[in-house]
Amino acid sequence: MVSAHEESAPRVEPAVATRGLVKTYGRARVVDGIDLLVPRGSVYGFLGPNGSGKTTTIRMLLGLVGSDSGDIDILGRSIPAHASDVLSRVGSLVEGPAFHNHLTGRANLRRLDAVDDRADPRTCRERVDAALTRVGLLAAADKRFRAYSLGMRQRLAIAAALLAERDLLILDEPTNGLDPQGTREIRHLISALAAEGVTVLVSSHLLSEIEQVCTHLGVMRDGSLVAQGTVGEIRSLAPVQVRVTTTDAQHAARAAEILTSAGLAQVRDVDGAGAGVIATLGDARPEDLVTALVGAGVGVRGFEVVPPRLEDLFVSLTGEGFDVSR
Ligand SMILES: Nc1ncnc2c1ncn2[C@@H]1O[C@H](COP(=O)(O)OP(=O)(O)OP(=O)(O)O)[C@@H](O)[C@H]1O
Repeated sequence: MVSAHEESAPRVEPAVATRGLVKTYGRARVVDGIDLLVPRGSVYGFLGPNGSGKTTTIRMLLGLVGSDSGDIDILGRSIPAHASDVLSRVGSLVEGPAFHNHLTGRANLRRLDAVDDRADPRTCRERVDAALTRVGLLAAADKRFRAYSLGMRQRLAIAAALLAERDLLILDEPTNGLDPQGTREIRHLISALAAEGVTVLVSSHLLSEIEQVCTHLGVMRDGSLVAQGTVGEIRSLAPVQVRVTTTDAQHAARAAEILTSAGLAQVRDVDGAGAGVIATLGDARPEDLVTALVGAGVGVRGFEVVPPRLEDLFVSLTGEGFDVSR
């Protein structure tokens, strides 16, 4: 695993820590020995393509499904042994609560609050209104659920997770199926909760949807955690590239040969247009490459060192098919 945590691990006990966590279904190891580390106060983006094992991991964290082996600590207590104490401080959105279409948002939350034996019925109204306020739904609280947009439905589900005081919120793909506006609403909500001190673990198969709000990232591929660290640490793992724009396709082909012989990896056409090449810089020095290109008579129109992009790293970590942006 590419890990940047070891050197900078916070001294406070993490919100979530797993060691060697494994889950198999039949012969498939859908979670294959992962060491998750979600620091307190972080917004941890749990990323990976569909089917990479995110939901299964989250279900194990919440005690909804047992692991085959490995340890889980949530807020410093081991799961499932201490599930009943510790999970009351954890709000989650996994399958989403069953809301009734004909009831208002407020009435739906009151129903859910009423079935929580830890909740004092005398303070139900305050709790429900506080949760609606936190997710920005107070003004729409008396609309029926059926009239809510998808984004409002997701926010109501998060409000349900916030009816009790929470130290940790675990959200499984909260932006799935939302339009850009709904996605923005969820991002703002996550930022606001983080500002209040709630640790948030949020999964997504789309880097672009959660990258802006995350302080930390963990990347899953085929059941393994292939990278984990702060966003800055992960970004520093991304490859620096060079882009050479040439006068025509023939010169681009010559540029590709020169970059390849200089030891650059992933040399390829720029957008398939044939008038330039892009490659991973690696240990090569840009000034040497410029000298080599010009010395070989390549018609160079532009030479650019492209800063590391998280998207490129995710493509290389997770392989084809990881939809990193839209
Ligand atoms: N109850 C189950 N029985 C058998 N296989 C399962 C079960 N639950 C999940 N799987 C398989 O485990 C693998 C990981 O699924 P999981 O839902 O954890 O991935 P994911 O990263 O959350 O993807 P998605 O975003 O699509 O839910 C998939 O191949 C899935 O088919």
